[in-house]
Order: sequence, then structure tokens, then C-alpha cells
Amino acid sequence: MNPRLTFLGCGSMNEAILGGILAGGLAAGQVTATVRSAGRAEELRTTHGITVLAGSEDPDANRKAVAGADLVIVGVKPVQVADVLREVAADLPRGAVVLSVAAAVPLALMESLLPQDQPVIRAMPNTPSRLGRGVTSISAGRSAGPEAMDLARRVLSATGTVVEVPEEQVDAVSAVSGSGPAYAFYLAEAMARAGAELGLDPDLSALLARETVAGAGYMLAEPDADASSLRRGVTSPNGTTEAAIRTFDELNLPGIIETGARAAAARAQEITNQLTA
Ligand SMILES: NC(=O)C1=CN([C@@H]2O[C@H](COP(=O)(O)OP(=O)(O)OC[C@H]3O[C@@H](n4cnc5c(N)ncnc54)[C@H](O)[C@@H]3O)[C@@H](O)[C@H]2O)C=CC1
Ligand SMILES: O=C(O)[C@@H]1CCC=N1
Repeated sequence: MNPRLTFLGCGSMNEAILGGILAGGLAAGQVTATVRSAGRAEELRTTHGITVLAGSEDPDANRKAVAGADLVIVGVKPVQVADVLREVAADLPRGAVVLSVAAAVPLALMESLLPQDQPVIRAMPNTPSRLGRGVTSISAGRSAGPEAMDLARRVLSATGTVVEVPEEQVDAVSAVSGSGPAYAFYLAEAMARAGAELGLDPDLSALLARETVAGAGYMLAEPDADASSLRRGVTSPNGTTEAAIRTFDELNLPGIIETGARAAAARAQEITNQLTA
């Protein structure tokens, strides 16, 4: 079956998923998306050849877009999810699977706004989905049976790896892989700055840092790759890398990263508390 997909909201995250799915072979004619502005709608039509409705031009854009959908991927900001679901609740085809990628929005909140037996899935993807190198967790809501989960897995497999986790782990997933691409880019930025401080031309240093993080990413993507043994392969005893890693350990860089990830998870919980108060 060639499912009909609707993207409610199509910014950074949903466009990355869309890109992965289209590159995976789903026909653009199967996809409808909604966004706020007419300019963004035109940009998405031109880039991807899909149908896009803009809320600024048609107040019923979301309601029209869900007609006939098999899978509705909700990719608006967490604070907008409830309004969008309320808006489309009466127009959703019975049995259409609603999959939200929003951080911090609980299944129970979404289910409370939709018909009783509407299958709802909470997902936590990341932006490398665009290249088919994403990793996405999915968690089933009370009416999302094996068929709904299979549909989500099948569609999302074009964007990379799909794992299933209990909903209570989603904030942790978000803190590792949802936000994680930003941590890797941050590392590349810091390496580029360090090279410039050591006297390299800043553009050259940025190129070295970018290619290095990307190259290391390719190595990590090989089957059975293990980060620790790959690191040891670069670290000659008594050599230059060892001097750097020892310094990172002395400064407790792993602890700093853990503290950052804890802050990300805590922020998700804070948003959940605000949304459910
Ligand atoms: N950016 C990322 O790397 C990740 C984002 N997420 C989640 O994805 C969701 C979207 O985040 P981004 O893509 O970064 O945000 P964004 O701001 O880039 O995209 C939001 C989109 O929603 C549209 N929109 C706003 N109100 C709308 C409405 N009433 N009806 C239809 N469309 C509407 C906007 O036009 C825009 O296309 C968030 O809930 C976030 O938690 C999850 C994992 C990673
Ligand atoms: O920063 C955020 O809130 C979203 C969720 C995970 C990645 N981006």
C-alpha cells in the first residue's frame, strides 16, 4: 500500500522527514502539507512537488489537508499541538494514524482532544532524517495497535533507524538524539574556533572541523561501529590525541555533556508541566 501522508506544519523537522520519505521513493502526489505563510508554502511546493496549503490563505487548510490521509505527521511547536488537533479532530478519517514529533506533548493530552479510538503515536526524530540517517523513537498511544505502529515504522524507515521506547523515556531520547545533532554541530564550531586560535585561517579551520566531524560520523555509521574503539584507534600511546583526551577527562567533559543532556530533559518536563497544568 502507498500511504497518503499529511504533514501538519512543515518547518525544520517535518521538512527533514518529508525529504527522507520522498528520497525513499514515496510519490510526491501522495503528500499534502500545511504551513502558516504563503511564501513558505510556495517554497515547499517548488522544492518537493507536494501539495501545500497555507493557513494565512485558507483558514481551513489543516482540516482540508487531513481528508483522505492514512498518516498525519504533526510537526508544529509543542505549544501549538493542542490547537491544531482540536481543529482537525472532526475531519480526521477514522483509523488515520496521528503521529506527533513534538517534544514534551504527552500522548494522553493528544488523545484527550481526538476521537476515542483514533490511533496516536508520539515520535522523537532528528534532522539527519533528511539524508536517511536519522534516528526516531516511536511510542504507542492507547489505540495505536500493531497495524498503526507498522505503518509508522514502514514510513519512517526511509528516514533512518526507528526504535520503539515507552513514553516515559521520550525526554531522555530527546536529550540524546533529538537535540544531539546540535551537540555535534556545536563540537564542530568549537573545534573550528580552537584551530583559529592555534593560528589557522578561520575558513580553513572550519573546513577541517566540518569534514572531521562528518568523516567521524561516517565511521560511526558503519555496521558494528563502536565509539570507544574508534577513539582508541586515533589515540596513540603517549601521542598528541592522548594529551587532548586526558585534558578533556581532567575537565570532566563527559560530566558537562551529561549535565547538558539533563538540562534538555528537564526543560522537556517543564514544558509538559506547562501544557498539562
Ligand atoms: N528541529 C528539530 O531538530 C526537532 C524538532 N522536534 C519537534 O518538531 C516540532 C517542530 O519543530 P521545528 O520544525 O523545529 O519548528 P519550525 O518552527 O521550523 O516549524 C513549525 C512549522 O509549523 C507551521 N505552523 C505553525 N502553526 C501552524 C498551524 N496552526 N497550522 C499548520 N502549520 C503551522 C509553521 O509554518 C512551520 O512550518 C516541535 O514540536 C519540536 O519539538 C522534534 C525533534 C527534533
Ligand atoms: O529544541 C527542541 O525543543 C527540539 C526538540 C528536540 C530537538 N529540537
